[in-house]
Amino acid sequence: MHQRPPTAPANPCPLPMKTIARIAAELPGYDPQALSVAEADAFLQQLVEPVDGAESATEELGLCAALGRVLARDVIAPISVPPHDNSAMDGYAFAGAPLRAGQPLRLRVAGTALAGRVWAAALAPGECLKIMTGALLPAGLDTVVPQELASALEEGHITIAPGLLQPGDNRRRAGEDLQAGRVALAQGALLTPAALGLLASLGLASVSVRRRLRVAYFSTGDEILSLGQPARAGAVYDSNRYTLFGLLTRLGVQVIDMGVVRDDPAALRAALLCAAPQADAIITSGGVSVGEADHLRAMLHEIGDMAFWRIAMRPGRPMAVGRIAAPQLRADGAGGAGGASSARPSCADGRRERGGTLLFGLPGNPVAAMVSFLVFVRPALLRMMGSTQAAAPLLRAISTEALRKKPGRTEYQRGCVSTAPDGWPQVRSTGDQGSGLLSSMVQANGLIVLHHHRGPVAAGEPVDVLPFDGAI
Ligand SMILES: Nc1nc2c(c(=O)[nH]1)N[C@H]1C(S)=C(S)[C@@H](COP(=O)(O)OP(=O)(O)OC[C@H]3O[C@@H](n4cnc5c(N)ncnc54)[C@H](O)[C@@H]3O)O[C@H]1N2
Ligand code: MOO
Repeated sequence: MHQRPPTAPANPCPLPMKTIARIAAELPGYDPQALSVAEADAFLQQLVEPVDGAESATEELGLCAALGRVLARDVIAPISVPPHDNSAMDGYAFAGAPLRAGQPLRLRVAGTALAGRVWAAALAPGECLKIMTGALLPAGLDTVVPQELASALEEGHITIAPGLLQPGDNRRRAGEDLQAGRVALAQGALLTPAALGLLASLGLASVSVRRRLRVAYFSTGDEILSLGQPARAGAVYDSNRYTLFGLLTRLGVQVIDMGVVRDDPAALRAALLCAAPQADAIITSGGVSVGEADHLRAMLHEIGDMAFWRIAMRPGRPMAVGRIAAPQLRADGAGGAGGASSARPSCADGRRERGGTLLFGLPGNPVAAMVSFLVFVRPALLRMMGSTQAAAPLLRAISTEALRKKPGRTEYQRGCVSTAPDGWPQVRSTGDQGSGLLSSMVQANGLIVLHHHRGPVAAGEPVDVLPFDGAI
């Protein structure tokens, strides 16, 4: 077993998390109706914690199945990689000290060391060994001359001109990549293709990962049609469930598609109370602005601990966050609003101690829903997954055109990044930025991030871009 248990064992009964009111009270100047992106982010840092404790059962998976998962424990290297000094080149291995004399070096070729074989015989002074890339360097040989730098003018001998090499050149040292007994990969690492390769290089066939996060999602609105339903006047097909499916699947979470819920308080309540016990997080879309049919707010206040935000951003201004406390998750088993319970906490389901299942109520406009997901929900879910991966850095690109922008809100404009003739990144807007235009999201390969205090952008000025990379 080469995985170290967590240094500080996970608390099986985590402390109750902070309520919305408590987080709000601790954030200076918090105003849910006028929140900057940075303030919303700070709030979510307080609200969202890694899914931990008894329910965060880890599982042992074969390497391929572990792609995209989060490592549950530090992996201690059982062997060094590479396991032995070896040659970085096809060439001739020799003891490099005579190179220091600065004279041509004439060496007799004593034999051939092939990769995967061990050359056991000792070499005499003035001898070298023909060697293949990756072949073990016998003791005493510390330098390799690539075969194209060695002159083979006489049968069975090579000559190396002075000044071409230093002693130690083209030697790969044992353990230069990973050292036996040291942490090779820390818990919280996202298992990328490179991480799978690294684990495989240690000879590890399986790895302990955190269980997949479960995320339930549904769309709301009487005008929303599911695929297969006939088109009708005033109605639109549900696209948000499909973008969410894609975004969540790319993130490696287990998705629970709960369909479309009509604008009816009882139906919304039933859907939320059905989703809460089976999911770590619920994502809804629609019904978070001020429309007459926006029952989600009232409903959420009734069964959860919720905040309704107007964020100084575009798109994605309205958003709801909080926790739903389903009856099954309450310590007293009674319905009603969530909150502190005097009953003794149980470890059976950490969600009770965490105060319920997280809820993200995204705006209904299709682009707004995607942007809110990328800016707030994706980082929150990564945090819940226990990922320690830092947020992807923004890319700096030159705007090929002037962009309108009002200071006092963050704008995320859909953009196409390309390589300018001078080789540096440039970006152009996809044009009309209406928050219902999914076609522009398809054309884009990133979001141009126009920060809170920034004013209009002139053509030729640098802007930040959030590349879609593998997220979209
Ligand atoms: N008087 C105001 N009106 C609006 C405001 C405001 O501040 N004051 N905010 C606007 C902004 S910004 C947004 S964003 C939207 C968000 O509204 P809702 O979250 O309540 O979303 P809905 O009204 O339900 O839908 C908005 C729009 O999106 C379409 N939609 C909804 N769900 C889907 C789906 N699953 N698939 C495809 N399209 C969907 C829906 O038909 C509407 O056209 O509010 C503005 N209004
Ligand atoms: O802010 Mo809304 O998000 O314009 O679509």
